[in-house]
Amino acid sequence: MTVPTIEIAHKEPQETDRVSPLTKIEHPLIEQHLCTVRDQSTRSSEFRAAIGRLAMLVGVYATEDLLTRPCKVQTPITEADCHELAVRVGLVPILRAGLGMVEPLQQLLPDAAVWHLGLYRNEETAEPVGYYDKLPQRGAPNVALVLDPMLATGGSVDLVIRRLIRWGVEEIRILSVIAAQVGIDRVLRDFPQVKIYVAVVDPHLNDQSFIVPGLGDAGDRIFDTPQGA
Ligand SMILES: O=P(O)(O)OC[C@H]1O[C@H](OP(=O)(O)OP(=O)(O)O)[C@H](O)[C@@H]1O
Ligand SMILES: O=c1cc[nH]c(=O)[nH]1
Ligand SMILES: [Mg+2]
Repeated sequence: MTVPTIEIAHKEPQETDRVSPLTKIEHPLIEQHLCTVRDQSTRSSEFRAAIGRLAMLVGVYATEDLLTRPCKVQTPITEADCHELAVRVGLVPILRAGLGMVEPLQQLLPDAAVWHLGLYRNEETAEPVGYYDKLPQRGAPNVALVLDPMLATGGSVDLVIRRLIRWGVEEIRILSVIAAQVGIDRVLRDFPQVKIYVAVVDPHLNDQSFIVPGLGDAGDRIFDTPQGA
């Protein structure tokens, strides 16, 4: 009997990829972990772990078409034809909540440098305020994976994209857990070349610019600080 083979193909970059800059990942594990992070009774340690699992699932899809090149690897038996990454990937967590996505992405990309950018939203205006930026003059990665579980108005990500373009990053990918449609529209209107990968798109924002239904304040729930800390 011949056993059927299901091939999970490595996806080469396609011109048509540009047509759809938003990837919303459909996966039963994503659905399961979203229940955990949305639930207000989930305690901080479980919340953090679930954000990590969601980040890893989003990360797998956000890296599926990274450029590779052929290489030879000597196994204990013989030489094997392999492929290695042909691009330098940098992780760019937006402080604080983005820190909750770093470790799972490092599991996938152990050689990626981590470049921190610190922003918080002004509580009255919801405008982002920068407070940490130590990017050097040179040495921008080819591909930056911007990590932030929440994309609400899109203001924070907008600011980060501008900074990364100024730094010289060639390709920018945004990885989020929950994104509001209005924020996605804003980012893709301002930067149509950017790709966004999310676990779920929520319909709207409330009058404090929080995502509805969302999960509350991701940073506070990851770090177990009082809401609004
Ligand atoms: O799309 P936006 O409207 O800009 O909102 C999203 C931003 O808001 C949150 O950060 P917050 O200001 O709560 O800071 P924190 O991560 O330190 O909690 C979130 O982690 C994003 O960075
Ligand atoms: O809903 C939201 C919006 C911004 N930041 C969060 O952490 N949650
Ligand atoms: Mg916060």
